[in-house]
Amino acid sequence: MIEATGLVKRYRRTTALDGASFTVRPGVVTGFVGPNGAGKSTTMRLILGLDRPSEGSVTVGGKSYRELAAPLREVGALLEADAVSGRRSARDHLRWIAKGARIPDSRVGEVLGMVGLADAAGRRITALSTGMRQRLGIATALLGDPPVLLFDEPLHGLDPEGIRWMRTLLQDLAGEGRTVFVSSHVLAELEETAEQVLVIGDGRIVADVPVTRLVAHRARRHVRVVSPDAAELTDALTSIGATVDSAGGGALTVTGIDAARAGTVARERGIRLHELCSRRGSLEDAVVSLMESRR
Ligand SMILES: Nc1ncnc2c1ncn2[C@@H]1O[C@H](COP(=O)(O)OP(=O)(O)OP(=O)(O)O)[C@@H](O)[C@H]1O
Repeated sequence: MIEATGLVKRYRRTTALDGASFTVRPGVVTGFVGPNGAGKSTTMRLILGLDRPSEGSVTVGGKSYRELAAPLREVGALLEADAVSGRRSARDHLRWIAKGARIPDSRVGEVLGMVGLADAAGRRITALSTGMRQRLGIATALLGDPPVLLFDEPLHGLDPEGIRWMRTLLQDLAGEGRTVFVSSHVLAELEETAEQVLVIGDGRIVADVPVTRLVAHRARRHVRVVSPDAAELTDALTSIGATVDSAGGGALTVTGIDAARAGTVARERGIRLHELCSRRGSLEDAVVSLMESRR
């Protein structure tokens, strides 16, 4: 469990966090989303004791990071700026960290296996690809088998197979009862992975809800229609009260009517359709709408 109360972080000219209070619960993947500069990385750094809040406090398992007796066994983290480098091999890098944290050497092989790096364990870190380094960062986070895990942009550098692997890993870790807190700008992926979402804007928490609820409340169902007569169709649909936006290439996004009504109107006017389908809104639609409503 992560608990933040009234977190404020001021830099000289910027207020990065402006009274953020939230709880991240165990057993589910919680996504952490918000525009660039909203305060996600700052929040992560405060949780990890890498920076001190100007006001307020944040605890992991009831204690501030600095009070944790064995930090790597309490909380594991992959930060965006974690880019490990060096001449050591992946295995030696992990051994070195394990030794410092009094974690048994046998755990190194385990975590290398968990992240799919067993075969690359002897390679120098500098010779690893971006995605492999990302996996090494995750292995480091898992080293102490901690109940709380923070991942800042964990999809960075991963290929499609890696992204799918990451989704399963995060869900498995949450399924084991851990607290899994993940920031990401890849909202389509987060929608598949996270159960809960914490939305931050201008240093304040603007939503803390189940992903499905945010999407249901904020992202409207719409109709997608593709027609070679898009202009004519737009006029026809607008005249019956629909809202029509161009999605490019003859595709239209229509709200205010359902797909059946759009199809009927097209037939009545003799307008050709190449595609007609009903779509639910996405997490991305929901977050964009939430942010726009605050302007
Ligand atoms: N060390 C620092 N000194 C001064 N300002 C900072 C510092 N770190 C962050 N900021 C500012 O605090 C605000 C929040 O930044 P933060 O990196 O937490 O946002 P973020 O949500 O992680 O953004 P992104 O999605 O771009 O990674 C920004 O305005 C940023 O410029």
